Amino acid sequence: MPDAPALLDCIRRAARQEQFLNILPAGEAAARFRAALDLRPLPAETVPLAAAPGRVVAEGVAARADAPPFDRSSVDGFALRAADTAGASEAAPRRFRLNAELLACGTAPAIEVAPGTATAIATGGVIPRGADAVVMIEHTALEEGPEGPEMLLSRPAAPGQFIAHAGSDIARGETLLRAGTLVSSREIGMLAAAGLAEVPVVRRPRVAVLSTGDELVPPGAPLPPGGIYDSNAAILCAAIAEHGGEPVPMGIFRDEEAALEAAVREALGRADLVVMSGGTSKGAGDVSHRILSRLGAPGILVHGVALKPGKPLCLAVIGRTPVVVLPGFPTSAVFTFEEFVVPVIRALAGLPPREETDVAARLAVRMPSEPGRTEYVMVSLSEAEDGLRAFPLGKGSGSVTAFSQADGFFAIPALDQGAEAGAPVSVRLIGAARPPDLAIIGSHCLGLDAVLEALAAQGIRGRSLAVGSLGGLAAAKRGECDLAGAHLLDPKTGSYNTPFLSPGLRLVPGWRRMQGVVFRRGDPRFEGAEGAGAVRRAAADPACLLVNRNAGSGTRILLDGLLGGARPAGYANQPKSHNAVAAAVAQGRADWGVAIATVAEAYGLGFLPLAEEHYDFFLPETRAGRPAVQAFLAALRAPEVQARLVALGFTPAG
Ligand SMILES: Nc1nc2c(c(=O)[nH]1)N[C@H]1C(S)=C(S)[C@@H](COP(=O)(O)OP(=O)(O)OC[C@H]3O[C@@H](n4cnc5c(N)ncnc54)[C@H](O)[C@@H]3O)O[C@H]1N2
Ligand code: MOO
Repeated sequence: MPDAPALLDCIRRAARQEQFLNILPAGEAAARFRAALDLRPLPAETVPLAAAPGRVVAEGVAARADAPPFDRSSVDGFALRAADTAGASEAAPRRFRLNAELLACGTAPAIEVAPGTATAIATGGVIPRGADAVVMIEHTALEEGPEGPEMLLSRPAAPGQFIAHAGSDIARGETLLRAGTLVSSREIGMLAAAGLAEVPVVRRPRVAVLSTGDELVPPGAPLPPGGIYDSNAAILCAAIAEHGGEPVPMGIFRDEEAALEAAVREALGRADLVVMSGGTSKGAGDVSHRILSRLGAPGILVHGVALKPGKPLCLAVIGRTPVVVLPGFPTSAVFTFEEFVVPVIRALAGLPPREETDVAARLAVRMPSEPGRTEYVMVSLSEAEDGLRAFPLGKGSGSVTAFSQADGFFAIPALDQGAEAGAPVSVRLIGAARPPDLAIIGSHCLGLDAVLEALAAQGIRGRSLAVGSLGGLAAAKRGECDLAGAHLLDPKTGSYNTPFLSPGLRLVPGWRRMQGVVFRRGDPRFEGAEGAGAVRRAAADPACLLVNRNAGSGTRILLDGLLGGARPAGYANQPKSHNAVAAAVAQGRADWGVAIATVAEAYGLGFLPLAEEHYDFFLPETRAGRPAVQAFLAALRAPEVQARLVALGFTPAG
């Protein structure tokens, strides 16, 4: 343990200092960065056809051969001279002497088709010299004539009939692909038909990815206390590939200057673009910033953008190589990557700017915003009677799911203090977003996944958006969702959900889940005790630390009832989920709390049952007839779904 002055010094050095003195509006930051870059596509490289899909054609590709390479028959029949067929009919067939060859595919003709003769030819066969038409075998008959086999034709033929001429599909020298074309299987077929085994494509920009942070652990490895899985590198590498780049994962680096500097130098030598994440806003830990400022001109161009998420973004150019330090928070990292880095990767890869789609929606709930930065709010879209509703995901920059699960985002201008409920917003879609077939809003329960999985197997895309039971009820009343999952306990009646029904809403019984006291196994204060008694004793013990729940949650109402006005140690610690309660107890930040049995089990905690909580669904009458809702109701009662719910520790209702 350091002494007090040393500790204070350490805190001061580790603290984030406000170092974004020249914080720039996002547009200006992007313009300054782009102006310092050479954004022309990288030079060409030649790749075999098999490696070409997804690549961008670097220069026009001309056909080396005609397709078809020769005049060829497009039917099975006989090659002949059209002039000889004039007047042929069923009643008066024309007679042809057959030449002594059969032109199968790949056979070079040896005999010229003279007037009054015909040569048998297969589909794809080479048209022989002298012939100018082909007749179908169906319109002919064969006979043995005095001088050999003969063919009788019952229909006249026009010149050129059933002949595909050389070069009619692809003409030698013709430009098949122009520079900038994105190669897909369709282009590959053309190139192969024209005799090309390889194609010149734009070299993929190599993008080095470095994660910095003492806490980071690669996915797959065990997580030590305080550890965080490095999700940024994974999402960034995948996004780089999606936008035509070649990710070069460099790994995780501790906030240690010498090692990180060596890694950045190596990255500069190997890559066309270097992307780092983390540690951009720390004081002492702000190693990346210090390293970049001494690696060469022009150096750091932007450090700090009036953007949320993304304030600490740092944009630099070393020599000719762009180097970007993204904020460590996953949503901030990927959002700034999409806005500032993706355009650069696409330009170097020769790809056109990404197509953007904006849709009009109304904001479902008020969204406060701190003025000073343009705030981008990740939203989930749901279809209401009169158009789309945008529900803020409300998870913040530190969340990894906010960006990954959002349908899109809208902006709150820097000078505004927020956006009102019902305000029209323009939502920029992320990926191939489309509203789900079934929108469930409210309190999320693990059991819901069992029902949604059964629907997914039927091709129905359901989505659950966690906004809490009351948020779900409000959305259901406004007709903005198909179902609202809730476990609302009415303290007066002691019953769940039914007292909250209002006209236009129906209650669909879901399942019950046992709530109880959670504690670390082996804790003698709880082991073997009865629930309500254990609560009374724990509440009276100042050394026994509680982790409470947020006001308004059913669990909180239950606990307050049991405490009867007592305020045990830890009462002010009020996280919003069963999982947070279980984690706090499992990791020793608290000694007890109230959570559901399934969660207690998942965290390996001891459990003393208290009461059953009802998890049901509010269904707006206006939505009841929708096929996806009907499918949900059926799935809820399906034996296999009920069995799955039981296996998860829930008791299906009804
Ligand atoms: N007192 C202040 N605190 C913070 C400020 C501020 O201005 N004053 N800015 C906040 C903002 S805004 C952001 S954004 C974050 C960004 O911080 P850093 O870029 O310095 O990132 P870290 O501190 O290294 O990490 C933040 C957070 O993200 C996690 N992280 C980091 N790298 C990864 C990764 N590769 N994969 C997954 N998660 C990662 C890290 O563990 C931290 O939890 O700072 C605010 N604070
Ligand atoms: O800029 Mo930070 O990304 O707001 O959270």
